[in-house]
Amino acid sequence: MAALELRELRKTYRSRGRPAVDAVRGLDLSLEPGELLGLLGPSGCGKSTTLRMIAGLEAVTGGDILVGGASVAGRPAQQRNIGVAFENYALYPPLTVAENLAFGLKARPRGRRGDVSRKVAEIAERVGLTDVLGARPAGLSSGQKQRVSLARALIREPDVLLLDEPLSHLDAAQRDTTRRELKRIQRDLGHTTILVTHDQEEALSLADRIAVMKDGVIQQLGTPYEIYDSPATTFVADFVGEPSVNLLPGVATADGHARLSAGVRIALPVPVAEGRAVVVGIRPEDLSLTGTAGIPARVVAHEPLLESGIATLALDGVERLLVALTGPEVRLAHDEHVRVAAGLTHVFDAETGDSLR
Ligand SMILES: Nc1ncnc2c1ncn2[C@@H]1O[C@H](COP(=O)(O)OP(=O)(O)OP(=O)(O)O)[C@@H](O)[C@H]1O
Repeated sequence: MAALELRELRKTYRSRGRPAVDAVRGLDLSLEPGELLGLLGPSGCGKSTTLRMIAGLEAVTGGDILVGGASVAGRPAQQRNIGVAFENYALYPPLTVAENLAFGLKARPRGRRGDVSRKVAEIAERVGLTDVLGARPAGLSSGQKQRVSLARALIREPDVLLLDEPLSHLDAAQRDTTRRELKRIQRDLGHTTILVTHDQEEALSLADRIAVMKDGVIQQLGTPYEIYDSPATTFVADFVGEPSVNLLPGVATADGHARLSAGVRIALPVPVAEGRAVVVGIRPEDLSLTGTAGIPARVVAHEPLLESGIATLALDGVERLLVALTGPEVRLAHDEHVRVAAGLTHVFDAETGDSLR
């Protein structure tokens, strides 16, 4: 049985004098026990609203939420046994770390709290907070505050754990360590988890599966590899990947190519009807600068970086510039003429943005 299921979940915000906002428009999702699902999308796509509905902090407009097969959509938050670690930590400043953790248990009925101090000590040990149990939030680093927020959600032994942008306030170094710790803790404890994030790297590195959201609907649901290697839409292709995918409009030809301009053609990965308007997607790492074969291009800019370089190229008669990754040893001069070849390519319908695979 699914640990968490969303069925046709919907939310419309209505406020007087303003047009209604359809924030979530019919979400279907099913999480296996212990799975970590990343809910990924740009600001305003409905991620937080979805999380708040699951937690019981926002009423649903339609559809249902099932935890372990039982509907919880009509139950108040404190009767759902769902742990939430918020982006802004939501810690109580006057309370110590230990008291903040114990507070997480207060949401449970008195008889089910168990031995509070033992549980606080156990969870503090688990997430590495033992040394700061007597400290107050103001004296903690961002990484420690984040762990208190996580521990407070975990101490209730929730059926489902919700993580709201857990790494967004951490600096780069803390983010890496916290990300690894988060993965270890989630694996060890085996909580069914939804991680809400706008950060593709966070989702790709932590999640078993990712749901990419846009305008209140899921555009694609799949493993990080599926999302990255076979994007279902131009939006998903563009949102996931750094530097971004090259998306080049063209027209399919009779011999299996897309014509980007009078002189530039790119082979398509699947047959497409002649004359159909398409968008060819090529990730920067799937382009290589070749010696003599390939499409002629002119170097507009080249940034040599430590691990790889980024070349911006102009193709003859093609409006959009092309971005390609180069080897770390490559040096290119402005206006230099090179040839570029595409390895893996994707093709989408120009009108709908849907993949034609
Ligand atoms: N209380 C509210 N009243 C009216 N509209 C709202 C309310 N909360 C959110 N919205 C709108 O609903 C849509 C989805 O918002 P939501 O916060 O869920 O998106 P999000 O993907 O979490 O974005 P962010 O990452 O910026 O929080 C947005 O258009 C937002 O303006």
